[in-house]
Amino acid sequence: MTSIEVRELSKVYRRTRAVDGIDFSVRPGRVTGFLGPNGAGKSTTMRLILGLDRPSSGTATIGGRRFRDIDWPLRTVGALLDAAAAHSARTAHDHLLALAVGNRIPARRVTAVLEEVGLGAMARRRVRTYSLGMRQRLGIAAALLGDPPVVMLDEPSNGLDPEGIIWIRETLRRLAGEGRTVLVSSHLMGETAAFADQLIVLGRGRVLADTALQTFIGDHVQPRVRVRTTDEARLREVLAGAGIDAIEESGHWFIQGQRLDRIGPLLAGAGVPVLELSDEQASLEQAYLELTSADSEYAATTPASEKA
Ligand SMILES: Nc1ncnc2c1ncn2[C@@H]1O[C@H](COP(=O)(O)OP(=O)(O)OP(=O)(O)O)[C@@H](O)[C@H]1O
Repeated sequence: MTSIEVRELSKVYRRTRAVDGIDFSVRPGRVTGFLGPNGAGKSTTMRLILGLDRPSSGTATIGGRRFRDIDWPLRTVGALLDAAAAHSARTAHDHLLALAVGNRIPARRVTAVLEEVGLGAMARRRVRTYSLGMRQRLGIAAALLGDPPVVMLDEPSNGLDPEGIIWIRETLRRLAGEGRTVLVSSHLMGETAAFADQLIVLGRGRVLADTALQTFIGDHVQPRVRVRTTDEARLREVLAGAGIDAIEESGHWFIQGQRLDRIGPLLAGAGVPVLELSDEQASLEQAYLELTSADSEYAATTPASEKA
């Protein structure tokens, strides 16, 4: 099993501490979402893992080895960093074939991955004529060319139409289902919630959270129960008797900080007529905003590089 291990990793550019002593592991068989505001250090971390930049200190390894020590890197880790940058005069087929030959990957993989990402019919067109969505698919084809156990994608849903976004979501789920280690950065909270099992959240070059998606949401957003009743006076009376506050919004009553397993039996026991009763599902976006606003380091306006 091939994990990504990041240990005490730092990267200091001349004026900026982009990555500030971070530790995390990315495990196989799940999709790990990599979140953080602009400038948090996500791309820098990915570049350090991929050996595109040297750490100032600490290590990043894939399957226990630094990227530069891996013999045939494309067969170990496939990455998509900036799909929009591909403006090749080559056809998609020739572009991938050159990568395959350089990494001793059989040429038949080129046709296989182009089919896999839905570019089979466009394989002989020049890459510079591709739309952003097609380039994104080509970038993913390149990442999968060596059938790698580890896949890292930086903002793969960026600029895609709804069909493309769904395709990315399904592809990520499939890759994790095949037992691969999948690390995906994104700004799109709704999207990340749709594909991620695990989350690593960076803020100002540090790890703010490293936890399962559902745990992350539960840790940062209070639960809330929603009730609709034909007898609001009775509802208020029963809740007040139990010391519970509720607020009304367009015909529904919302009970902050409570769950169904307490409110349901309470209302049933008191004979309150209930038309609707549900736990409200908190969103990843709410949880993320709670975390980042609670983090004074992040909320501060002084860049990390200028701290005393
Ligand atoms: N080559 C570089 N030289 C100098 N500073 C850099 C360099 N690359 C990144 N930085 C700085 O490091 C910090 C982290 O940037 P990084 O691109 O890793 O963040 P990010 O989380 O990927 O942001 P985004 O979501 O905007 O892509 C930023 O302050 C950025 O300006």
